[in-house]
Amino acid sequence: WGLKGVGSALGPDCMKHPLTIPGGTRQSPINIQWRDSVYDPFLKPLKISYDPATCLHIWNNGYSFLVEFDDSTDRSIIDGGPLENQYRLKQFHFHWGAINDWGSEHTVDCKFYPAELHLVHWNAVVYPTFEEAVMEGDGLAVIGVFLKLGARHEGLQTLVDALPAVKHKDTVIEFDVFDPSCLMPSCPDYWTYAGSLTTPPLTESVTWIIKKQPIEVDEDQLEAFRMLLFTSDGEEEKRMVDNFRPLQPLMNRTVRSSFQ
Ligand SMILES: NS(=O)(=O)c1ccc(C(=O)NCc2cc(F)ccc2F)cc1
Ligand SMILES: [Zn+2]
Repeated sequence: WGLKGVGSALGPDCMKHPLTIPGGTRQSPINIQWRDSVYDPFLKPLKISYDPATCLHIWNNGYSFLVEFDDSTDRSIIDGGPLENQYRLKQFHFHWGAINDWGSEHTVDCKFYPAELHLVHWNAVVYPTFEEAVMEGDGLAVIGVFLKLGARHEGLQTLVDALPAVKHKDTVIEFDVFDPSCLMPSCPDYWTYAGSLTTPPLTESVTWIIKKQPIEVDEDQLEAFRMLLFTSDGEEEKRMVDNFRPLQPLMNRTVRSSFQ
C-alpha cells in the first residue's frame, strides 16, 4: 500500500498486482496540476440529494471502512456536474496515511493530504446492477473530498465514535442514520477527469469529481482511522494505514475544472 507501493499497487497480496495494469490508459489516482487543468464553462453545478435513512451499516473490509447505503431505489443520488445521468450512492470510504504528511490518493500540485473521502455512485439509469456498471466507462461516479488537519468535524464524529466496533477486518455494525452531505465542503468548485477504481479490479469505469476545497478534521479523528486494523480478530495486528494507491500516469487525459 501507499508509499511502500514498490512492486505492488494494492492490497495485502503484494507482488501479484503490477503498479499499473497492462494496457491501462485511464488509471487512478493522479496528480492534479492546477495550472494544467482546463476550465469548462459547460460543466454544471453538482446536484447532491442524499436521504440519511438509506444508510445501512459500517464494515471493515480489510482495505478501508465502508459506510454502505441502500441503493435499491433512487433515494440517494447525484446529478449534474459532468454527468449525463443521475448516479445512485452505494457507499463511501476513506484512504489515509500513517502520518499527516501523506494519505490521500489524489494530489494537487504534488501535495498529499492526510486523508481522502470517496463517495461511490453507480449509473442505475443505464445499468441493472452495480457489478455491471463497474465494467463500463460511464458506470461509476466517485466524489473525492480531501481531508486536512484542522478543526474537529462534528458530522464526522458520529462515524468516528462507531469505529472501535469495526476494528477488525470483516466486522460490521448497524449504522442507520447518517447524511453524507455533512462531509461536503461549502465551496462548489471541483475538478473532473476519466479514471478508474483505485483498488482491484482497477476497472476504468469512474468519472472522478474531486472537490477543490478540503474539509477539516482534527488529529484525534485521524488517529481514530489509524487504530483500525487490516487484520481479523486473532491474527497478528496490522494497523490499517497507508491504504492509498501510488499515483498513476496522466497519459492522454485532460483534467477539467468547474471554476476559473
Ligand atoms: N477507491 S475507489 O473509490 O476507486 C473504489 C470504489 C469502489 C470499489 C468497489 O466497489 N470494489 C468492490 C467491487 C468491485 C467490482 F468490480 C465489482 C464488485 C465490487 F463489489 C473499489 C474502489
Ligand atoms: Zn477509494
